[in-house]
Amino acid sequence: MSAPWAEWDHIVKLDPDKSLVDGESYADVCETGTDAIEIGGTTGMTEAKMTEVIEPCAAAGREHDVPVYIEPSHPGTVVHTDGLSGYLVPTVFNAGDIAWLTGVHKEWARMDTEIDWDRTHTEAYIVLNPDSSVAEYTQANCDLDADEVAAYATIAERLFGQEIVYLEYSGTFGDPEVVTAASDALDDATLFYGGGIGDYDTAHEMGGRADTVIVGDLVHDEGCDAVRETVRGAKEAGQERIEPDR
Ligand SMILES: CC(C)=CCC/C(C)=C/CC/C(C)=C/CC/C(C)=C/COP(=O)(O)OP(=O)(O)O
Ligand SMILES: O=P(O)(O)OC[C@@H](O)CO
Ligand SMILES: [Mg+2]
Repeated sequence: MSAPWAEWDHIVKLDPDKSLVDGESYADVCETGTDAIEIGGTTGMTEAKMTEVIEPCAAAGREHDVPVYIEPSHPGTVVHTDGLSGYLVPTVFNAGDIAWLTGVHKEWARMDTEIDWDRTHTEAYIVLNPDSSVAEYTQANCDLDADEVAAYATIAERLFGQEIVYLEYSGTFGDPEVVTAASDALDDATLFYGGGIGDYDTAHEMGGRADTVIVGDLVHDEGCDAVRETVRGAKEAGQERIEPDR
C-alpha cells in the first residue's frame, strides 16, 4: 500500500500562532478540497496553542474525512490526542546547527514516552528562504544553486531513505527551476513545495513541478475562498502531469 501523502496534491498548513479569518471554521478549511491539514509553525509555538487547535481541527477532519497531522517545530509542541492521523516531523538537511537534523529528535525520544512510531514520519526539509523564521531558527544555508538542491534531494532519498522531501520557501514564492531540479532528482520520494502560494496560477505553476503544494499564510490572511482556488490549481496541474496530452 502506498503512503497516504503519495495521493496528496495539496495541504493546508495551519499555524496555531495565527487565527482563521473571521467567521471561518476548521470545517470550512476541510471543505476547500485540500487533501490534508498540517498543524505547525516556527515562532510563538506552545503546547497550549497547539492543544487549542488540534482538538477541534482533528474533530472537523474526522467529520470531513481530511487527515490531520501535527508538524512539530520542537518537542514541546507534540500533543497526543485521538483522531490525529499522525506526526510529520521535520529534519533540516541544510541546517547550520545539526541539532535540527537529529539533536532535537534525540531529546524528544528521551522525554516523550508516548511516541506512536507507527504514525510518525519524517520530512526532509531543504530550507530556501533566508528571510524566513525557519531559516533563522535553524541557521540554514540557503545559498544553494539548483544542482545542490537536487543533490540534497538525492541524498535524502537514496542515502537517508526519506519518503518526503520538502522544499521550504516559507513566505516567498520559490524558483520554479529549483523545484523542477529537485523533482527530477527523485524517484519514489514525494516532493512537497511550500512558500508564497497565493492563487490558482502560483499553485498551478508549482503543482506542475512538485507532487504536493503546501499553503500556509493564505488561509490566515485571505481565507478559504482563496485557498479553494489554490486547491483547483494544484489538482489541475496534478492531472496534467498524469495525462500530459489531454
Ligand atoms: C523532534 C521534534 C518533535 C521537532 C523538531 C522538528 C524540527 C527539526 C524543526 C525545525 C524546522 C521547523 C521549525 C519546522 C516547523 C515547520 C515550519 C517550517 C513552519 C513555517 O515556519 P515559518 O513560516 O518560517 O514561521 P512563522 O510562520 O511561524 O513565522
Ligand atoms: O506560508 P507560506 O508562504 O504559504 O508557506 C507554506 C509553508 O511551506 C510554510 O511552512
Ligand atoms: Mg509562516
